[in-house]
Amino acid sequence: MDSSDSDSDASHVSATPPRDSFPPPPPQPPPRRLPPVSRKVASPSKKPKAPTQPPPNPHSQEPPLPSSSSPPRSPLFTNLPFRICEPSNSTGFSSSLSSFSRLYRASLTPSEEKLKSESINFAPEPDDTVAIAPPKSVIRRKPPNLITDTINLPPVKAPVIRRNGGSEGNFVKLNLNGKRGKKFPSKYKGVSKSSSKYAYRKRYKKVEVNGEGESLLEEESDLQKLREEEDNGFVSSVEEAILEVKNEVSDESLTKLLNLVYGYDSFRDGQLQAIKMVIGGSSTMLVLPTGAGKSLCYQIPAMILPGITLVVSPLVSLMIDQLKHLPSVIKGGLLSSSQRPEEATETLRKLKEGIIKVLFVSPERLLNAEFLSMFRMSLSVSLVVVDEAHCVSEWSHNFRPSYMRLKASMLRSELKAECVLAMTATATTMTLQAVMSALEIPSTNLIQKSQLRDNFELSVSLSGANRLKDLLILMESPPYKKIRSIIVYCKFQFETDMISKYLRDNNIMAKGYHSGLPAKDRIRIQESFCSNKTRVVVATVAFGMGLDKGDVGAVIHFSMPGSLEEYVQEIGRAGRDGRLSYCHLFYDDSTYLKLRSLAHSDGVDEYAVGKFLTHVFSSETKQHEKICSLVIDSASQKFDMKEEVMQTILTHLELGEVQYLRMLPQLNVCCTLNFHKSSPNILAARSSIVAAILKKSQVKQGLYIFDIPAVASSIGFATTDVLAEIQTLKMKGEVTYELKDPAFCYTILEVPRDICSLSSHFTKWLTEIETCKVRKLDIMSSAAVAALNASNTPELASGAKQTMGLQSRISEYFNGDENCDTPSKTTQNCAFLRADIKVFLQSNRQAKFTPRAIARIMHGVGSPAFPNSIWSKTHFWGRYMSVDFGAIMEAAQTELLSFVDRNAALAI
Ligand SMILES: Nc1ncnc2c1ncn2[C@@H]1O[C@H](COP(=O)(O)OP(=O)(O)OP(=O)(O)O)[C@@H](O)[C@H]1O
Repeated sequence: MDSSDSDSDASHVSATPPRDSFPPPPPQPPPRRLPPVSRKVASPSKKPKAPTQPPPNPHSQEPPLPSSSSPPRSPLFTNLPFRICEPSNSTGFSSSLSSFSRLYRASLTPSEEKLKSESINFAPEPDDTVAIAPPKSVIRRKPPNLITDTINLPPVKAPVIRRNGGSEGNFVKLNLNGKRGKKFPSKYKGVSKSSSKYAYRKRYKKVEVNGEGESLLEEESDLQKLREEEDNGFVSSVEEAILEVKNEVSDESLTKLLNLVYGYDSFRDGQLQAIKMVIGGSSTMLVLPTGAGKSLCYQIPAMILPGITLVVSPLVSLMIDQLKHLPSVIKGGLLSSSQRPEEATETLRKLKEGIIKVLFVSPERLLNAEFLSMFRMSLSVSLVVVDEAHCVSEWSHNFRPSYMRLKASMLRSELKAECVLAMTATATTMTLQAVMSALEIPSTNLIQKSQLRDNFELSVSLSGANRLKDLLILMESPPYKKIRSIIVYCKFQFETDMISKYLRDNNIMAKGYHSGLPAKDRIRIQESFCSNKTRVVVATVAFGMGLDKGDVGAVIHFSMPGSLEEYVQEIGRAGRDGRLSYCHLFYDDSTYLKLRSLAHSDGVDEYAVGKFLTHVFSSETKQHEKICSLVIDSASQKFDMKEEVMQTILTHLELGEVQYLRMLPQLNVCCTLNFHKSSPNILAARSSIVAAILKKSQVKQGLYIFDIPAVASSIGFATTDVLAEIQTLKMKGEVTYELKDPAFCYTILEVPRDICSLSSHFTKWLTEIETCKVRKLDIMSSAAVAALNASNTPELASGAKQTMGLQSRISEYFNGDENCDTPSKTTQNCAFLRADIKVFLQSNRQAKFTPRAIARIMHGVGSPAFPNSIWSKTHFWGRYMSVDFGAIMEAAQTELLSFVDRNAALAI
């Protein structure tokens, strides 16, 4: 097992999507049996009823095991504290919502039936389930902020700035040309009045673009519709409604605007209050359930407020989605660090011309010096919206180091933004406090509604080796059998392919989705799901954020989520049309243990943090204003620290109480240059940058190899200047070049006086984050187990009991104390542990282990210095997943010390 195998929503401590598109298969099962874990909850009788003839399972659940025959490669040598220096002659390893429409438990009326079949295209309800009245008829709108099919989603790899134009970018074409490109206010002039609803419907007609189910608006016809719409006076009506709100911010004026622009008759719980506060300039924390309509709470203020509304979003795909869903009267744009320079330039131009009213921006971009200077000089920001605001807090399930940059003081000083709207669906009290404190939102300005909608039927069943079969049985039983749109969530990328194939083999139209798929495929799958061509999407957490498909009738968790936050987010994709939806979770101990082990993959030791900090502030890099770089791969191996952990520490060094350094954009620092036309010396005479390159290069076989930050620092230039120069030379045919070694770049502002206490501070902080992650998993597990146990009691129907049980656990968790003691299913010791560690050390004498490295191997978790590609071959790999990680570290420490002592004694 490797953490990279578990998919990511591009967040948590890792801001980076997993590297491996197709991760290695799961680890080889240990030959020795794990001590049995007690299953208080085991109740096979509670599993969904099996059909009379269960379909065959032609596929093994586990992919092929890694070969154990090949001799293990020598592990990486690092400067870790416990060095086993005796030369080895071993062969390696020892052996091988309350405002939502209430649910009406009644049959549909004939007119509702008609509406159902003609207008909204609901999924057919099974006869044997409760028929629910659909919510008020709302015409499904299509996005006016056109994003063409040339969109490239961000590359899967962590963004590294590539200036040579060769990289994949997010090319988002905005529908802001010609007539639509006029400034926001002037657009409404001189248009006659008429029925807005008519225009509204026409505006959103869909056009089939190609035969592959990609249904996008066509520029031409869209323009035509806009003209029609203007003829019909839609725009002038909106303009009037906006003026009315500006004159008097009342419930009536706002509802009128809502009705005109969105076609809704009333606001949902919390919306009106939030909109009024924001229009009044009060920073607000808004906690509404998934699908409750948070976006509207910044869109309406954006129409009213004079300046730009900046929306900070954690994922480019989320930004694209939100941009697509903006009403046509709000002109939107997008800036992200993975865009191509010309795309960013175009957006910036539109911003300067006042065309863009709502700008979606990544946190990295928001604090880019160029971006900030533009705002300082010519643009005014009325509102900063922090979407998925829980990412600001390290105590959330989705901490993003880059969100640490979002501090109220910074937003005020750099953007002159006085009003902040922070929005989330999933925040515990502790997370909320951290977010509100960072963004300086007064505690009186918290709008918090229930974290869970009330249209879910929640259930849990115990599963095990036959989970695939259990899934099939569930999907073939009512009500799932007749539900048209279903999402199945699993934890690992390889599972999405395996499960979707299994379902297809059993005649269920299913597709796999994970962040390792090419962007085009991901778009196609999402489109196919949204247009009901695909019934089931089997996905990792990468699918769903921002997905607003109203009629998803069920969400099934094939693997348990890592936290209640994740669970609430994922089930939140279901029932967004307000109808009853079904959410089932398959619980099994082995997934719980696997996830618990993975929760330790970001942990660090004080020793390693100290070494890392010493390196960051090492004597060669101490010089002020010098551009320093840290090549990610090699540093990661050297300190046995994941990239995301290093980034978290560096970001903290920049944004903590003392600003020790300034982070610069990441880039590939090693350049190999090949001169083709003029001689290098002639070019050097013309350009100081080329002269510096020649001075700082190593010449090998006619190629000039140099470090970009070193060249830039030597002449006081920015790294971007050096890149621009070599790019110009390339365009003139003078040179070709290759860049490699992605690196963190920074300049040192102050060297810490006491690295030891700083390391101890960071280690404590990171350990708390690690513990918090483990606790969140334990809480999720105990909520699922409690629901299972509840279903064993006879009084209420088990479905209702489970729903109520989970609902109350969720509410307690989000509103109470998440630090309470939660039982863990791990044990503190195991009879063979110490003996096995001893054998493991003896058979791997050449390696330098730390107690943490040993505990990771025993838990089957790879790390940069001990990758699973090598270490999964030992039969100790993952053998002690059921033993507490900390307990293994302690045992490993004792064994390492006695091993070192023994060897020292032998050497005398
Ligand atoms: N007042 C309203 N009446 C009816 N529908 C509404 C109302 N407000 C919003 N909606 C609709 O609810 C759906 C969900 O809205 P939105 O995407 O903003 O939810 P969200 O709170 O951001 O959810 P998530 O956190 O899951 O992204 C959208 O289709 C939106 O148009």
